[in-house]
Amino acid sequence: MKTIKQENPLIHCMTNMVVTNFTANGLLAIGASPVMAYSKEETADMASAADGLLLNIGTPSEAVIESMIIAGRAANAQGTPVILDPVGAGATPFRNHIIRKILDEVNVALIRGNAGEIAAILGEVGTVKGVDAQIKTDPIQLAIKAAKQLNCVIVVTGATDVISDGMRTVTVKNGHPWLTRVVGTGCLLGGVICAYSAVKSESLIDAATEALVFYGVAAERAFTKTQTQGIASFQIQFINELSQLTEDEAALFKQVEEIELEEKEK
Ligand SMILES: Nc1ncnc2c1ncn2[C@@H]1O[C@H](COP(=O)(O)OP(=O)(O)O)[C@@H](O)[C@H]1O
Ligand SMILES: Cc1ncsc1CCOP(=O)(O)O
Ligand SMILES: [Mg+2]
Repeated sequence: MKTIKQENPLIHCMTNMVVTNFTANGLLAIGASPVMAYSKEETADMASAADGLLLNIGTPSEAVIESMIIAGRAANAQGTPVILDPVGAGATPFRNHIIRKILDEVNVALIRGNAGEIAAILGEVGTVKGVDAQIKTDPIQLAIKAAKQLNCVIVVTGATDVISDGMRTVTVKNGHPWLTRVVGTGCLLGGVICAYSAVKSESLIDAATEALVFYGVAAERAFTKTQTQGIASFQIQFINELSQLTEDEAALFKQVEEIELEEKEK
């Protein structure tokens, strides 16, 4: 967080039309510099200038996906981390096709999704309704399996968040259920993880873990201050907390665990 505030990383967000403003404000709040750019005429240039690239397929079209692949390749050429949020994976065949295409053509460093979306990428059916998870599976086993199969860092979010690269696995229990009652909190989280990855690219697991702790503690504080008012106030207060919470304060409340697996499970 301190480094984000010092370095002010430029985060090229190719995200969905539901969450664009919320994502830009959330990234500004933590000290990053968001930019949204979608036209294929400019996405390679913007991604080349950026410190992180977020590909979020929430409201997809053929044209935007083509632009995302152009941006992704440009980011890869610079060694810039590419984060994929596979919103609604499994909800329609088109989304499954898009995700496959992105993963085939772009070197994605980290995928962040809810359990249903990550399970859908692995080929499970009936795990997603619209953009919401419909399964109660063990997120630890899911994250490990996905990381091994997809060969990148996986973040499965939910009541317990799991981060895995297939070898090392960490859980984060910070957060609040009200995050699920405000649209775009998963999508903004993808952007926040992208900002952390931009300044800590040597360990994406550590970058994502720190991002999830900070995000979760900000939500806990926002709930404490707005629980008598309701979720609209929570949404606003959450942005306030993202801008005011310090790394040291967040660390006091962190609920992080390294998962030790039996040798045979590795
Ligand atoms: N039951 C819960 N309790 C606490 N935090 C949660 C809960 N469910 C989700 N979160 C948090 O909400 C954020 C968005 O995650 P999630 O709802 O899984 O994403 P999406 O909006 O893409 O479905 C994450 O920070 C996650 O930790
Ligand atoms: C409702 C909706 N429909 C298409 S994208 C989108 C936003 C999903 O955002 P999140 O998964 O972060 O709640
Ligand atoms: Mg989502």
